[in-house]
Amino acid sequence: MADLNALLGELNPAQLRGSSRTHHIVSSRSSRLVAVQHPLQVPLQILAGPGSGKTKVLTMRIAHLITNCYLPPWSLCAVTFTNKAANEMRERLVKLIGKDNTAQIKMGTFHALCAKFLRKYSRVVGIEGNFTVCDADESKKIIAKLLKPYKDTLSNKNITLKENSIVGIISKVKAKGWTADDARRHVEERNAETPQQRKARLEKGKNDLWEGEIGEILAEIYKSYEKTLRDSNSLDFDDLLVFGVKLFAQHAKASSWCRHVLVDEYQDTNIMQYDLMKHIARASQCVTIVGDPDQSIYGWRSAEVENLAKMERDFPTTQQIHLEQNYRSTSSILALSMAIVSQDKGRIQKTLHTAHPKGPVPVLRIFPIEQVEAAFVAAEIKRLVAYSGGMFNWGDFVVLLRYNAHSRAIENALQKERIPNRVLAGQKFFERMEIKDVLAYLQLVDNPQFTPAFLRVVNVPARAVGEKTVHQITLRAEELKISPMQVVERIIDGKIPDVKPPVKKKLFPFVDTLRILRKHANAGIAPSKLVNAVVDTINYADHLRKTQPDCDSRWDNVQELVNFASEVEGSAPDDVARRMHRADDDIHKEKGDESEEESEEEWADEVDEFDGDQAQPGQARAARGDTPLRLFLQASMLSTDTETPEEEKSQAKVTISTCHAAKGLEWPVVMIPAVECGVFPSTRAEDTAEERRLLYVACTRAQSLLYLTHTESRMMSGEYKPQTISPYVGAVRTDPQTKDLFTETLPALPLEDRKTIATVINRPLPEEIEVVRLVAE
Ligand SMILES: Nc1ncnc2c1ncn2[C@@H]1O[C@H](COP(=O)(O)OP(=O)(O)OP(=O)(O)O)[C@@H](O)[C@H]1O
Repeated sequence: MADLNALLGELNPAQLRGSSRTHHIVSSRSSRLVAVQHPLQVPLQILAGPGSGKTKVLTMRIAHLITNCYLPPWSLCAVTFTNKAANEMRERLVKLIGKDNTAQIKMGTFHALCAKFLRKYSRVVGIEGNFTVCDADESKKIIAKLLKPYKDTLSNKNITLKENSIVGIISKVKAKGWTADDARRHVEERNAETPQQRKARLEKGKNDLWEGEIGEILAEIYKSYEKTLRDSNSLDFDDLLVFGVKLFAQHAKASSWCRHVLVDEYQDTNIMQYDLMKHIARASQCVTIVGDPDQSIYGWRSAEVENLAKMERDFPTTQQIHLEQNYRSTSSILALSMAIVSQDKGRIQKTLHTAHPKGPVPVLRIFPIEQVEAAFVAAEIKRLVAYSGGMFNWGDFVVLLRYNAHSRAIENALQKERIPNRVLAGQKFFERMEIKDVLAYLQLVDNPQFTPAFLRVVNVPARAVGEKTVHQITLRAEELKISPMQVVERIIDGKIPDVKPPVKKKLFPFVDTLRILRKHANAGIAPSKLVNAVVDTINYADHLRKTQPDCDSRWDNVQELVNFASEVEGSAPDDVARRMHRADDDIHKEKGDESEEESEEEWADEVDEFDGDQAQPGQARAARGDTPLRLFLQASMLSTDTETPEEEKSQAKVTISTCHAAKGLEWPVVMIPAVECGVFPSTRAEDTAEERRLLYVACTRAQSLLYLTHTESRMMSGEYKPQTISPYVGAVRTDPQTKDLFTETLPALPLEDRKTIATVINRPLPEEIEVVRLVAE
């Protein structure tokens, strides 16, 4: 175990400022050190700007709580915004407190933590432990089906209501904690308003989708959607939080193990996530949060920046510590970023400073149209690689966009210049067709009630099971109040005799495959082997070859899924890993069914060690939450990553990303095109302050060079439309005090600037001769 005190001593001292709230902290020591060692029983808000090393402070605090305050690692709950952040934190903690201690900490996203506890305490909230997590794509399909009967009514009234929007609308109210009944009541109340009341409300700008006929349709769809999910024994992403809150609020035992809750990226937590934090911390009242209100950019996902104030109300002894040292950027980048965000007079005032030198001044340039702007981006990237003497490589550049759609011109320009590039916020790995096909088989193995998976793969690969047959199976399922999967199993077993032999024949390979897989899964074999078993049994490679022109890359993705499964196996809790190894041994010894059953019995008695020593005998069987397959499916469904690990490794490419997806990341050079009205802020944005923060987040990703560009006109709906500069940037440019924070002159990168860049990005300074050679080339 590393010497924590020595590591804490290494932290750079920074200026400490008391909170503007009631509780002031005054100390002459480093604010980071104070934050790490803050008394554990006093709730703490660490408010820190970009690049201030928030993750490091949170990680050190966890290590401090375990090493110096002697809290058992299993009594800590650490919540991160993405799985990537959780993995990063895990890696750092392994170095500080060792692998065993780290593995015991309950760490992950709010969704993953809820899923884990809901598996264990499913019955407390009235669900089955083998529930399937229904992803956004499946939710959309369910809603599309439920929307069909209303299509005519809507089109007669000239109303466009797409399944995508409904998924978003329902998700938004779920995040607020509304049930389907709450939604219906709300619509009834709205519809009972007098015309005067309604007029008064609308005058206050309180337009509401949940009213009138649309409101009624939405409420009906919401209700049926919930029913469909429950019938399929599945929870969507919002349900994980809704049921999680229900569990922790009603069942004190579920959180009695917890002695401290730590939350990263607190500024983006929504109401449900706040409630979760509050309930999990119920026994101890010990909470540490880290966040930056200036980086709150997920209002459209119902994040609540007000949660800071809420915490101070619910945990009245809360104290605040501000970390104001930025370790990432040059001071000229920081000065410009601060000039942008400080235009918001309503924000919590905080300053940020850096020990880094000034460095090259950020560039602001205007171009006639987006193609010229994109060509500039590509040419400038090439020029910088040369003028830096090769200190920059392609992987050091990012182009940050407000809209995905703007990537086309940039991609074209980079391709023309033969600059390798990758799109960061592209299709998520787990949303790819081939991945979803394989996962659907495994979901069905784990939860035969999960109808979306059945519908996806009953005819994949093609088995001549047509839509008509599927429709009949679904009707029969509704009649018998069982799932379609159970219907086809009964057909094969001859328990539904009125089915024609050809239909039975077509369905046989499907049921047979599922049964073989189920047998393996029940024995607990490793998920990586199960994935291989799926693709072998259904001959998926052949199916891809026959149906997909890009079958090779799709097959590579399937292989990547096997790798992912192996990684999940590697991090499985001991009890699950033991079960997996036993299953593998059983396969090797070719034992019969009897011994498989025996191992399942044993495992059931071991599984309930999750919360230390508090499990009661006899609870084990009911609590058999985690299986290797379930852990794997859960990790897949709750993955927040957009890339395959393989893509992540190939760093030597210019990155094109949305500003949202760049959160938490950094690059030596950042270029932000289209800083124009209608883009920053977006025409669709409800909250313009949030749009300003988004631009601030984008600028603060830069370590050494920053470019903002805009155009005179841009193609929109097939026509060039005149553009004006974003007000956030325009305000900086026109203010005499801040106008010099930009320059039009491109950085010539003289030796002094190259030295600064080398320090900031921590690279060796290239020889002068190399610069001359590359520039000449
Ligand atoms: N004490 C330190 N000394 C030197 N460099 C540091 C220190 N702490 C963090 N850094 C570096 O500063 C950069 C920013 O750190 P990090 O990404 O953890 O900040 P953050 O607060 O999470 O930022 P953001 O909120 O913008 O995502 C990283 O390159 C990190 O390695």
